[in-house]
Amino acid sequence: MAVEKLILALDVDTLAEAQRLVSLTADYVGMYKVGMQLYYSCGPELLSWFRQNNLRVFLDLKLHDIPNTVEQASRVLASYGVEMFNVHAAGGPIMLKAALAGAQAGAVAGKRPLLLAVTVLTSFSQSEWEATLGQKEEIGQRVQAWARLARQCGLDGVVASSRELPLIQQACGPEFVTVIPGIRPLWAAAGDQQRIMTPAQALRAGAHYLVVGRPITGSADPREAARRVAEEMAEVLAEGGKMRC
Ligand SMILES: O=c1ccn([C@@H]2O[C@H](COP(=O)(O)O)[C@@H](O)[C@H]2O)c(=O)[nH]1
Repeated sequence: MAVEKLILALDVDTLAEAQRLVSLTADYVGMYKVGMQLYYSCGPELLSWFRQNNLRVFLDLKLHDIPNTVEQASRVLASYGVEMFNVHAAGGPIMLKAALAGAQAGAVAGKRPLLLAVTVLTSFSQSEWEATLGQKEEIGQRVQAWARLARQCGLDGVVASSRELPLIQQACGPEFVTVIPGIRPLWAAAGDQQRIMTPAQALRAGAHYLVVGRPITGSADPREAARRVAEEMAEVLAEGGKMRC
């Protein structure tokens, strides 16, 4: 049974490989994430395949540029009929509001995609954040400030690590959408991800959506890996009596 909150990151080079992963995992996955690797390899035409097959798409291109450029790009991305896309919170309030205006202008049949702000990438640890970028504040404080800013600018939610969920909820309330990468089941390697949690931990912390990539796509048996992640999530969701499939 597909778990609506599970987003599979299709970080592959070809539409054929993406299609193979979709066919293996569709019984368990609620949405598919198209990121830079697949989008830059295949171009926007690939999105029509997802549309034709009624597959929900999170378009993860993390726009970050001057406001006018982001507004026009957001209009184009929204016109593809994806369920959600994102911009970097670091672009600041004028850019965030421009992205929202673009998303509204590109809305299909009056429905615009959810617009998310990327906060601090989950590949940063606190020590790397300080040492390599010269940052002085706690990552959690920065994520909370960017989440608050995103909400004030009218965005729908943020991309952040599960560790910041309490701070985001405190600042923005429980309805503000949280899309959480850096998810690692106990049986999967962390790789370059630093701020991680298991699927069960992240759901218990209140995440709306979990993004999982390599633990499934890099597995020798992606279908079984997706099944295991979905099962772990379904158990937690059933505990809360809020499983939506
Ligand atoms: O802070 C962020 C923002 C985006 N991502 C994206 O999520 C997936 C995670 O894939 P894994 O293979 O499960 O690590 C990937 O596409 C990233 O671009 C993120 O990891 N962290």
